[in-house]
Amino acid sequence: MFVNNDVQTNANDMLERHIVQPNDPQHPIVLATEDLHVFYGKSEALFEGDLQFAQNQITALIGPSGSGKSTYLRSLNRMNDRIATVKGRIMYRGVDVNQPDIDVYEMRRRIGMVFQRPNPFAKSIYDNVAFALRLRGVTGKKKLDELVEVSLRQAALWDQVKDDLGRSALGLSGGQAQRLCIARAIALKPDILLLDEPASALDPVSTSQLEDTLLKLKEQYTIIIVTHNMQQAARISEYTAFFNQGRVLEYDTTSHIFTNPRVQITSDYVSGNFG
Ligand SMILES: Nc1ncnc2c1ncn2[C@@H]1O[C@H](COP(=O)(O)OP(=O)(O)OP(=O)(O)O)[C@@H](O)[C@H]1O
Repeated sequence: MFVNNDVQTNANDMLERHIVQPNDPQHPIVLATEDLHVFYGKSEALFEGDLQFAQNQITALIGPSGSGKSTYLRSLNRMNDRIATVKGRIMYRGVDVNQPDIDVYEMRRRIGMVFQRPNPFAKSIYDNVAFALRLRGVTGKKKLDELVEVSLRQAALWDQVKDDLGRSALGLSGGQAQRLCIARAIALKPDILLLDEPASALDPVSTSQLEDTLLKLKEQYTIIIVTHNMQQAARISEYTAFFNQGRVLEYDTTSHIFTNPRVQITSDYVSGNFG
């Protein structure tokens, strides 16, 4: 169910925008940005990008290179803190996490991130997942074993690695390493998973496995994914936001964005005629 609550035309430059925020009681909003502006030095890389994210759904962020997708995504759990100035509110379950007194470490446990390139630690598969758990005080071997197994199972990697958890994670294939990074993120039991082009370094088979994994994970997590792959966005997401030049020009259900986009630039982009 959706409410068309914000169809507008920007008076400054007449760029058409069409923003339809999710409004489904079965999937309440868990995260939303309000009046978000991101600056690198004096350069404003993101404005007019306010989105709401529905629980246990996948939202895809698409748009041409340099349009602000990663800037937006990284702001959501304050990964931009050191390199950018982020103004505005980032409301996570009613709390503005873009406040100075927020425990960023704890916030990132709840809003976890998986990066574009798989970045396993130079440790065993087991220790990659157990590392952050130990840091958070989980020490008992039985408990650690259990959490490592559950995380690897959820990331659809358990069956491939269970017989040799002690081997180096650096020997995994790209797709396996990316699923290990997902296992590492979900070991901390986050609420929201942010993924920045997680399949860009993967072959088609690994990409397809990763997509299957994400579709299962959304039963437990809210997922926000940056992707350049239009088919991927269409296959796995319920909502899609189209970014262009630092602003979201269109946000709607994925089916609307791909079958009936309202904004011409979105239409051109998803049909491959632009960007
Ligand atoms: N660390 C940085 N310092 C300065 N400018 C940056 C930095 N990171 C990004 N930018 C600029 O901010 C704008 C948005 O970049 P961003 O990486 O968010 O776009 P994107 O849509 O994710 O692009 P891509 O699809 O290529 O990853 C671009 O103009 C980019 O050059």
